[in-house]
Amino acid sequence: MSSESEESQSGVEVRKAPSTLRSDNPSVANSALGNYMTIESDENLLVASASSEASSTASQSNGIIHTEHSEHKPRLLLMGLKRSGKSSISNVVFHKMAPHETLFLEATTQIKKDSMRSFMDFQVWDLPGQIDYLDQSFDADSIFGGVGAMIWVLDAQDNYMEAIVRLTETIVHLQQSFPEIKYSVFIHKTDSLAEDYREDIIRDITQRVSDDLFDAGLENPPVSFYPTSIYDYGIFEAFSKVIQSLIPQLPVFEALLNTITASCRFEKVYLFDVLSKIYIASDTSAAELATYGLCSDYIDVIVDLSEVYGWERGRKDDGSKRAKDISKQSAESFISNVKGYSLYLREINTYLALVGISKEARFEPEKALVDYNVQALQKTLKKVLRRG
Ligand SMILES: Nc1nc2c(ncn2[C@@H]2O[C@H](COP(=O)(O)OP(=O)(O)OP(=O)(O)O)[C@@H](O)[C@H]2O)c(=O)[nH]1
Repeated sequence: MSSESEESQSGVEVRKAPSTLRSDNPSVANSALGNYMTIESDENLLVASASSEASSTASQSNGIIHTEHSEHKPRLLLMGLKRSGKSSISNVVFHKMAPHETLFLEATTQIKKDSMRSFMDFQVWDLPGQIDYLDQSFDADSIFGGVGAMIWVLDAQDNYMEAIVRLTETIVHLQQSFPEIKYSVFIHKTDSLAEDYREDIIRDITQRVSDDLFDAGLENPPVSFYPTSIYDYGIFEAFSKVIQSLIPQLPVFEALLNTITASCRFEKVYLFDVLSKIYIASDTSAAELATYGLCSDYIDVIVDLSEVYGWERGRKDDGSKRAKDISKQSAESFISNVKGYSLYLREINTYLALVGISKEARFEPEKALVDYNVQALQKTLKKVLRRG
């Protein structure tokens, strides 16, 4: 979570037409280049073998080498059978990889740990599909201890029976020792399912998993299901929901966004993590994927423009280039009549932006009122984030 001083230095600024977004914060600068998820260390990976020699050092356990840095961040696991799409999801969502490039990804052989520096620091671990993590010789604590959410990626275009068996075994096993973990099942690769059968397959998988868990004695397991594909916005929507499940202040954010939706006559309001395009909260009205897509594209355009126009270059004393913050005001942008929608964006802090969308054309005088309300909201959100 960014501190107050970071916020005031961020200098991220967007002004309306043409919108620009500026930053003198190096992390934001890198981020805008699609570089804000860091693979913590290639050496700090699990040597994916139960017979690993790695247990010999104090800081290692079954091959996982813990860094101080990694210990304290909420962790999110990506699990599932091999080739189900885990690495593709991680690369598309956090590294801005184009979906078709995932065709060339090699099989993961070690746990890949990605650290996300954003409104909330957390880690995403991509676990190789070929390993049985329930094997007694694994030190489960080192993998599952401290995990906030586990995402099971299930390839819906494959024969999914084995995946369902492995998934339910895993949940039943982990529930005993790690009851705090929340589970999400990504019913993945839905793009390659025939339109006529898509809903049936999604329903079938959901039903089978729920039945199997019930039969195993778990009546209300904390499991959510999301149809996903890296070829549409579904994967961002699903990831947003998973991240939201880790945010304790979510109900407060939702209540605030409900208020702003009503007072500014928005159809929908999102609080976006600017660089991943994950939204950490929205108002509680029903969401449409198309609306999300429009808001997400809007952010992309703003970030791209900022890269081209948003920086006034200065020189440090040592002669190296630095970005110079021109205004300490919050970023804002407003656009009317895009596919029949009006869009409004305001930077909340270094990482977050509020985007509101309404179905009618909005005009300049009305914007003043929206500005006033959103600025009041921004102050409150900053307070909530600071306390978080
Ligand atoms: N059609 C389609 N293909 C996908 C999707 N997501 C991933 N794939 C493809 O699935 C294949 C396997 O993806 P990976 O991300 O390597 O799978 P993985 O689960 O990381 O595999 P392991 O490393 O073996 O555990 C690749 O060819 C991807 O292009 C999707 O949403 N739709």
